[in-house]
Amino acid sequence: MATGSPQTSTVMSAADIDRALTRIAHELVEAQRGVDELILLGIPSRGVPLAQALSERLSRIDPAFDPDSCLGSLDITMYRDDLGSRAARVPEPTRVPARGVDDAVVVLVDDVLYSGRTVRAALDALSDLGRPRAVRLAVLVDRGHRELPIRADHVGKNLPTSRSERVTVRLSAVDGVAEAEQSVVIDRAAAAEEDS
Ligand SMILES: O=P(O)(O)OC[C@H]1O[C@H](OP(=O)(O)OP(=O)(O)O)[C@H](O)[C@@H]1O
Ligand SMILES: O=c1cc[nH]c(=O)[nH]1
Repeated sequence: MATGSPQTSTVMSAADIDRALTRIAHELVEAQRGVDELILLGIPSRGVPLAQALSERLSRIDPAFDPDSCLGSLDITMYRDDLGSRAARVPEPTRVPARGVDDAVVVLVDDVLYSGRTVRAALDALSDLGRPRAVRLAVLVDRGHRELPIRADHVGKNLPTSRSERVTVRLSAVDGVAEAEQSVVIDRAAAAEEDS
């Protein structure tokens, strides 16, 4: 259900996000036929709490999944291809589980997939850490408009958008909203304002 002002609509509620994450956790277990060698790496900023939320669901589905040894984060700041044209940003921590990424099935987790350039940077950052057996991509929202040959394996919501729109994910851990107020919002005038 979409609600909000004429320019801004809520396209996922907290309950929608919750259901999508639960489905993705089940998809991961099914794709893997279990959780062996599975590692989740969240891409800051919002990929980190999303990876945490997925890890909690995975450990409930299969207690062999231990978030303490299978959950981490992967900062991509220094691997971006637009470092010179974006506002400077302080890198966030990269936390790799003690076992490392070699031979693991690494699931990169992010909130929005758009051009694909963040994921391209994440693949470069990951290759500096080791050689996973496989890499998968889980995102809460795929809004289209890829500029690189990258696709997600697990998607919470496919959201057709125009380039002039902006998709914003609001999570309690990053945005300070209550858990019940977590949401995905589309702003139809965002890019027009940024361009003016
Ligand atoms: O596919 P792309 O075109 O790379 O866009 C997707 C990325 O854009 C946002 O990150 P942003 O760089 O805005 O920083 P944030 O994680 O702090 O929101 C979002 O969190 C994704 O990581
Ligand atoms: O709409 C967009 C595009 C890139 N990244 C986002 O978080 N939202």
